[in-house]
Amino acid sequence: MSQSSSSPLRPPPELATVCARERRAILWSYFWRYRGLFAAGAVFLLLTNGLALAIPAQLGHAVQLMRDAATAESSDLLSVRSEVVRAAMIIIALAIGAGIARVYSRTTIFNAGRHIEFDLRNELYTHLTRLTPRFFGSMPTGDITSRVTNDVTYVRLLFAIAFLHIVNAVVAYTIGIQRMVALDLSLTLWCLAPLPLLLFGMRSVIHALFTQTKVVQAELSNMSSRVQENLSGVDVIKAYTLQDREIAEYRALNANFYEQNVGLARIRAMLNAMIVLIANVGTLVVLIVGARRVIEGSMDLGTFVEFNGYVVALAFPTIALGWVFAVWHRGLAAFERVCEVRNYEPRVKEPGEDALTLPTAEERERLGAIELDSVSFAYEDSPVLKDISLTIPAGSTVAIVGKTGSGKSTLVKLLARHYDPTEGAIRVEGIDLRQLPQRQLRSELGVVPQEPFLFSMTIGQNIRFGLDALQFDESLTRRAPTAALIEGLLEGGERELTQEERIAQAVEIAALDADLENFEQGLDTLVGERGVTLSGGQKQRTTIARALLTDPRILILDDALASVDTQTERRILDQLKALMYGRTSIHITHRFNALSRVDRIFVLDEGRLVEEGTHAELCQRGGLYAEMYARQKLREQLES
Ligand SMILES: Nc1ncnc2c1ncn2[C@@H]1O[C@H](COP(=O)(O)OP(=O)(O)OP(=O)(O)O)[C@@H](O)[C@H]1O
Repeated sequence: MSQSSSSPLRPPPELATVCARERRAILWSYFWRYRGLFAAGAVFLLLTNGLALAIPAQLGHAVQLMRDAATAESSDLLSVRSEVVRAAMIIIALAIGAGIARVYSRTTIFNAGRHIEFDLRNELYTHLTRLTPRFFGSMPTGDITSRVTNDVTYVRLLFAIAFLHIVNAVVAYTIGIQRMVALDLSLTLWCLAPLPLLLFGMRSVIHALFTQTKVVQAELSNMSSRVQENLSGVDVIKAYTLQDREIAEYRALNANFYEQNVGLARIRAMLNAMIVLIANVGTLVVLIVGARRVIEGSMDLGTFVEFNGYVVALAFPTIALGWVFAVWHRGLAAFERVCEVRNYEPRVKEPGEDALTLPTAEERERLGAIELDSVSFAYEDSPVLKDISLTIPAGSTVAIVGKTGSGKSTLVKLLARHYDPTEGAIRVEGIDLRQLPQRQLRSELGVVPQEPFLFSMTIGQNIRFGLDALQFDESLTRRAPTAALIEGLLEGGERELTQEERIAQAVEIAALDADLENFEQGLDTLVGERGVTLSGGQKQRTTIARALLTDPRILILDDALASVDTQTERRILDQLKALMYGRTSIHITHRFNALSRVDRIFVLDEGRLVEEGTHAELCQRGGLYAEMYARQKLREQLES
């Protein structure tokens, strides 16, 4: 838990390779998807500015009328008054029209942004579900969460705010400058003269803004990761009374985040000041140059007011551009981070045209034949499994044993195709796993992992999980079984079981029935986050029941009975033997007591298959297995 402000988990190398051109193409593809909404928004913006920028002309006209009336020796005051009132009415009508068009322009464009956010979030989440442990092992969960939540929101703002204000500025400037030029070309040039200088000066500030925005977003991810990790491991922190250190480290992270944010605020303030300067420099020029011309008599007061009206009207779009710069750069930095996840290609690929299908139970009497053909595997550089060849006949029960770290769980991960072998091939029913659609393979596998994972739902919902998948996913070829798993286990013989009976049956086989009787709510008992309210053994047995419910053709128990007492273990294994008749079971275990019941035992040592045979054969051979078995027996004798 103690870590520097940057996480020790480094993204895998392929994460950082989404080039700017590719990112622009992806951005464009989202924009293009909602081009209709953006186009409608642009039309409304045109209408807004067309109406709003017609106001200065009316104002100028009214002022000139009043000025003429005031200076003329005799004038028809009534007609001047009605002309001015008419101009005022037109101004009100224009302002109302511009207001309505402005509301529609915003709702249309923001709607497009929301659509993009919705799509991006869904696509990202779907993509995340395709990724393998290699990805999740290399990126902190808090960082992933931050990308899917905060960063996607920033991308929405990039589309909505940037499009709105950039298009608005372009339209406003086009109409405004055209009218200003028509009124007075030289005054327009005076107003625009300082702009190139200021824009040039802004370049370095904009670059600093982009860099600093990325730093702040990375720091935010760091903090999210730390909070997420520390809350998950709060018991460990308390057990070692390290709360104060963790609080101090979090404060340091927070202080750094604060500093970086202050830095960002400084850059933004500088940029905003420059933008406001640009926006107001025009007014200043009009006041100095224009006022002199009015006094000299070379410009009407009405023209002066109208010209000034355009300059003032252009101030807001200019100031808004300052905001756009911030949103734009924050959005681009966020999109870069989103793309790193979105474009991460899982190493385990779906088969293409050459995809095959597993034979059905009707086609084969016994199911679950597995063959490892010279399989080697490395997570990074150092090999974990080395040239393993073994055959597990369909319908057999085997065990994989070996010292800790010898590669047993890794073998399971390869069987479930979380990773592909670096060399060699794994075949199920004679089919290379790389040719099987992952969904099909996984729907046929029941894996009970070493560390049981329960969702914060009821026990019943946790158990039903596998069944839900079979019923929910139409693309899975195998349907949820309805026949009894063990003959005669429940009353009703050959009849089809209801879902409740199937769950009750799985609960009984997993020896969870007695525990449920003690829970007031039975299957409806909530288990808290990750199942905190259950004991280790209860959690393990819940995950066993979950795996059994899908009637898998291959059941893998990865040290899944480690927290269960030997008596219960024996009961579960006996029932499993009956249940898995005709199908394959693989037990990974550190306990040798129950191994006399399995058909074959494979012994791993430092990633190599060093022995295989039955319990009796291996004991007789006097190798590693016999040595481990003898040591365990001795330990048990000493403890009893
Ligand atoms: N995700 C991973 N990334 C890198 N190395 C890993 C990863 N998972 C496991 N390893 C390494 O692979 C080796 C084999 O681990 P594995 O979990 O397969 O052993 P095991 O035999 O199941 O051990 P145990 O009996 O203690 O569960 C270990 O050295 C471990 O550190």
